[in-house]
Amino acid sequence: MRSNNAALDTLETTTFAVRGVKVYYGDFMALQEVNVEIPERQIIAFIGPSGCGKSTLLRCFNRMNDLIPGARVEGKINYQGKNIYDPKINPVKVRRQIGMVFQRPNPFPKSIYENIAFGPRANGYKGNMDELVEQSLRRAALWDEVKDKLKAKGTDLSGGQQQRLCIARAIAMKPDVILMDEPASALDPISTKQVEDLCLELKEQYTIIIVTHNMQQASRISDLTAFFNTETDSSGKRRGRLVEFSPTVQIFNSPKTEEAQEYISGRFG
Ligand SMILES: Nc1ncnc2c1ncn2[C@@H]1O[C@H](COP(=O)(O)OP(=O)(O)OP(=O)(O)O)[C@@H](O)[C@H]1O
Repeated sequence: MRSNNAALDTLETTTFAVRGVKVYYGDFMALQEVNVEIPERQIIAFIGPSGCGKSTLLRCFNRMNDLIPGARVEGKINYQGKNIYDPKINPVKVRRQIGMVFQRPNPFPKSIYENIAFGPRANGYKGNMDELVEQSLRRAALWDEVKDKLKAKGTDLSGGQQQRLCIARAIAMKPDVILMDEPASALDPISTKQVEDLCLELKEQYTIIIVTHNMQQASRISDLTAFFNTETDSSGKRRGRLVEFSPTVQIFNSPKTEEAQEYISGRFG
């Protein structure tokens, strides 16, 4: 995939090298073989019609599929020079380094402070916790709104604030990568813009992979876009496929594939 894209070939640093990854749920192959390189400190959007495997591939990057009964991942994903699917790798450690933010904000039913402090403390963090909490909330552009009520429950915040709290919680674990599965789909336009602005700021430091159904969002914030589609297998089941991975400007203006062209112009999906 990478070799047929000159723009990607010029990028020097890779966060993930995906090699021959296929994902099954039971005996159903949900995602056909994927080979792709995800560059460092960029925003990568995953787009495509429902059921094409966007979330399935996203979950491969921090081994979240391991938690789904019957899910099986074949192939390798190299991250920091190691295959995260090597049997010697502890998936819990992988999840600590590679944060995830979900579609519905899911703060813990604890104080705002504890939402941030809980993970690092459980992880043996020895630094100044107050500073870490403040720093993480500042990075997530939430500090000014919550600094006077850190003891209030995270679940009492607005939806948009809860989502930024979840991003702050992920940041507090000092990840390199943040995976986001439709992080703004449950939010109003103002909160959506705040999350988008936040992503743009965070990419200075993190690699961000975001699944989105919102094409404008993908074109507004991402550097590279992966377009997925479904195709019907011999038994009539629809399985997902990565069709095109290109710079976002290219995929939205002159995609290489007709499928991407049709999807982006709204002719299907
Ligand atoms: N836990 C699961 N068990 C069985 N099949 C699953 C599971 N999760 C996803 N699938 C199947 O895998 C395929 C890909 O699903 P996935 O959720 O990754 O697609 P998606 O592109 O993220 O879809 P959407 O945009 O609707 O969220 C679909 O056929 C789906 O039904």
